[in-house]
Amino acid sequence: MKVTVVGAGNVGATCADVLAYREIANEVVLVDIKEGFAEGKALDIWQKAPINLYDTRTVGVTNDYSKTAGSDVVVITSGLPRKPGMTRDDLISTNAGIVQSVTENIVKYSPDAIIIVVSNPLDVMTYAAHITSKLPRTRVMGMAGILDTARYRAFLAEALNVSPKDIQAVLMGGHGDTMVPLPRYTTVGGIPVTELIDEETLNAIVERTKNGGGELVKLMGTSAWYAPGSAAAQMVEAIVRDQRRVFPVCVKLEGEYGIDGVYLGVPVILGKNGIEKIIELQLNEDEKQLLETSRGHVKEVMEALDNINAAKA
Ligand SMILES: NC(=O)c1ccc[n+]([C@@H]2O[C@H](COP(=O)([O-])OP(=O)(O)OC[C@H]3O[C@@H](n4cnc5c(N)ncnc54)[C@H](O)[C@@H]3O)[C@@H](O)[C@H]2O)c1
Ligand SMILES: O=C(O)C[C@H](O)C(=O)O
Repeated sequence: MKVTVVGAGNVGATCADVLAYREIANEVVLVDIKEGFAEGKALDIWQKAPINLYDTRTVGVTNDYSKTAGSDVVVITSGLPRKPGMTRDDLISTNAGIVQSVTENIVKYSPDAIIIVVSNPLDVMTYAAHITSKLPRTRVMGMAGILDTARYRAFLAEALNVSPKDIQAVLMGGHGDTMVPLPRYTTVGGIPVTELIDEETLNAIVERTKNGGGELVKLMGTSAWYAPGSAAAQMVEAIVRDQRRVFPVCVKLEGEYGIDGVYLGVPVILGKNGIEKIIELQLNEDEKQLLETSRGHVKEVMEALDNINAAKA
């Protein structure tokens, strides 16, 4: 299996590293626009192979998409990260240009690839990659839900003093302040979380999760990469190993949850064909309302992208 990761910065290099040391692919191609940057990161990861004992070949290139030809999966992480004081949506005009040009190059050399978008604003960059690629919606998706759910699970594990391995959760909606954590579907070793934690603490954890990306931007001056890079690699693994894992993934909705034409995180089954199935949960009225707010926000940012593209045309 061959996997390309575009953008050899913090998230891209972390993703490539996880793909290599966990031997998720035979070959990982790292692409960046900065001369020598991807080559250096790929070489460093390859030189770690004798220490960490893996044989995945890592190759770096500067903008040479011919080396990505025949990739089974492509992860797009190229683009600016936000700085303190910015929202993810502030990145739209720069990152849309980058994601759209990268996608054109990707489909030219790997027309059968499955594309996983990571660049922000996530839901709208997934839209940008999808319309540029002209691939079926099952093959162009965004990574955010695994990350947001992981933050929620990590905070819960800390509060309950249990292993994060035993916390199962699902979260829906856009990747932003309007994301929709679903405590009703959260369990700890099979026990509903609501039986183990008081409402006030749970609500505080939900709020912290919503602001999880911003918390790290404030601490580090740029956005997170270890958890995001690993989350993208986990999606690649589910696809290349046809694991049929159940994850929250951003995809274009076409009638599911009563929503049409908007890109939102929903639980899906992820396997060799990409999104094998979208799972439709029976949401209660409060959850439906939260999802509707999230839909409205993502739709507005999608329209902003349409306006940017129309102005360029
Ligand atoms: N979806 C998520 O949950 C999530 C999580 C973390 C970060 N992100 C987003 O991922 C993106 C990358 O974050 P980062 O921390 O890795 O940033 P970074 O600045 O460390 O890396 C980005 C890389 O993209 C490269 N790049 C820019 N234009 C390019 C092009 N046209 N072709 C190839 N490479 C190009 C840059 O040279 C840089 O090396 C940001 O948009 C960030 O907001 C999303
Ligand atoms: O917060 C960001 O800007 C990056 C990413 O979306 C995250 O949630 O870590």
